[in-house]
Amino acid sequence: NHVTILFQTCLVSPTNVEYDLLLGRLRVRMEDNHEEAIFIVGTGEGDLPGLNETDLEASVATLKSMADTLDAECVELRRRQEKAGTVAEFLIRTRAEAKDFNEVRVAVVGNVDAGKSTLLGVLTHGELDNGRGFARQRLFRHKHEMESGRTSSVGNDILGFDSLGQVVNKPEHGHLDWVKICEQSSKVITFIDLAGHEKYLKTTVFGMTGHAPDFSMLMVGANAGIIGMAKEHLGLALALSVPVFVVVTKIDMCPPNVLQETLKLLQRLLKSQGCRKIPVLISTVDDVIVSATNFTSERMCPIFQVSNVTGENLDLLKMFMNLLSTRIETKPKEPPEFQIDDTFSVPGVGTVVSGTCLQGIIHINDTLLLGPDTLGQFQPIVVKSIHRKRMPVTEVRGGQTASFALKKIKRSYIRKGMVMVSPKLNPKACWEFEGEILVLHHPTTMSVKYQAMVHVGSVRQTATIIKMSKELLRTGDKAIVLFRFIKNPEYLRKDVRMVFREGRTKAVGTVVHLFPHVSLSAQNTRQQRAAKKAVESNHQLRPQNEPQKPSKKNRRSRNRGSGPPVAASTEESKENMEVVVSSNGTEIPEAAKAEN
Ligand SMILES: Nc1nc2c(ncn2[C@@H]2O[C@H](COP(=O)(O)OP(=O)(O)OP(=O)(O)O)[C@@H](O)[C@H]2O)c(=O)[nH]1
Repeated sequence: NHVTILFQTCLVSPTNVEYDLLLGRLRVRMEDNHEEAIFIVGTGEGDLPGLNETDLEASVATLKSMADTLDAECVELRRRQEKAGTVAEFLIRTRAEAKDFNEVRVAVVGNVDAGKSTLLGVLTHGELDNGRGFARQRLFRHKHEMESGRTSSVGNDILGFDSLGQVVNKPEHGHLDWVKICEQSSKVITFIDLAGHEKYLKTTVFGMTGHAPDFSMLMVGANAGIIGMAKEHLGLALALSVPVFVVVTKIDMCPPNVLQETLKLLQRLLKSQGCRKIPVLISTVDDVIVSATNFTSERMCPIFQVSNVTGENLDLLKMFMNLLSTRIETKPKEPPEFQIDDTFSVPGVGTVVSGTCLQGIIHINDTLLLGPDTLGQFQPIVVKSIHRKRMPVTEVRGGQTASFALKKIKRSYIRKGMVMVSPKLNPKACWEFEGEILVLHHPTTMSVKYQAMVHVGSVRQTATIIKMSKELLRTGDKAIVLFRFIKNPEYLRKDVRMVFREGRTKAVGTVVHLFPHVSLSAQNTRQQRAAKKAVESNHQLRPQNEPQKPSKKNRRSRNRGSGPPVAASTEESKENMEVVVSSNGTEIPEAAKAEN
């Protein structure tokens, strides 16, 4: 669906009316596809594919003129000979000055020492590695990482492409100016570097759910092959339906027979029952174009073989990235939804939240509803300013990440997993939801009352199994499970992928049903304000992500049916009653099981 196919000869000498029609179609195509389109000249409805030299030149001239009218660049990707002449493929992409850049998020996973940090260093800084850790030095952010040589934070690195598809990154004294990159880019790849060490699996899971990656780049050392955490990471990407491409590194130092063996095992794994992928070895520009334009199909798995030291095949990898598009549709007319994955206090600015816009468009000065808080409520909030990759902008669209400065709100009030949504959505938080899950691993059996960490989008909270469609669940079992969060209600969306895990226990699935918690949001009674204040001070006392044991007061109020501790009017108490019924009368477990 990346490709526009029209009449074969429609571009040769269109009349004014035809030209306007074609232009209109191209404009819509570009708008629907994040400001770019791939246009094939010389095929389509007609006779045999291919145009003679004169017709091709005329068609290309028309296409270039249309692109120019749309403030876009028209770059030839490839041409080939067909039965009746030449067929050529073009990338049409809006110029950087004309529109804000588009973003594609790539989660980088793989085992320790596969060369993740090195590849990111080489790609973003444009300088090859020496095989002894030269390139990765640029990426280490924390001192302890420098010391141990291990990546532990969910780091972000960016690679910008201009409208001609050229890399924009130009380090000055080893330093990259993000604002400059974003200003000059039509497309920015954000690498979410998810650590390879087992200790950090929790970070990896959050990165794969909370940072909404479009694609996953699995790094494999040619010598070592698929070892350690690589399988786990591949499984996670499959479970969350994130399309995967593989980059085999260190081909410069690997004997050919070992490389062949690694590729053989890799392809066997990808084709196996558990993965059911179609591996495609990428060795030409044609392979890149075909795989990049069909990559949104989860089945395909392109495999690159590169060297960070000699630079072999890095051009193919860069071209591939240049052609990727975000999987999130902008849905510009839908009411905006934004999921928060981090909070900051910035001196002189105030509270700042970062995250991903899942749909719609958010502008500066928009009023959104922020929540849910511990009582399941949302409060209006004004967006003071918007930054994308450290650059001030006036709007953010579905599929893009951004951070917002917020007015009149304390950082302690906000936690990861909260959302900011349009009041039109009338958001409701849920204590309970149903998930259709598959148990990937459990040492024994799972039953009702079992607790583990639920990851859905940027929500990360321990939940208890309340009900299951089977009595016991073992490795390999599928079931519909009713979950209940133990700390506070969350804002969830249906049909979103989820992970349920604790230690080595892991289940994956989809949110299939929500039980919205009905609160007295319209009211602002004295008790409610007091309760809110109590919650706020509770937040302030504890670090952001630690499980909190509800205060006695809260525990009492929750057990009374998830509502805030207020005497409700008749109408509202009826609604509250419904909540109690839908919760099966279950009580909230008293203590949160600690995160591992
Ligand atoms: N010869 C050669 N060496 C490489 C290549 N890529 C990486 N290396 C070296 O391999 C070592 C490990 O690379 P890293 O980038 O630290 O590996 P990593 O996967 O990022 O490891 P963590 O960040 O710790 O998870 C470093 O010494 C690199 O210099 C390559 O293509 N060829």
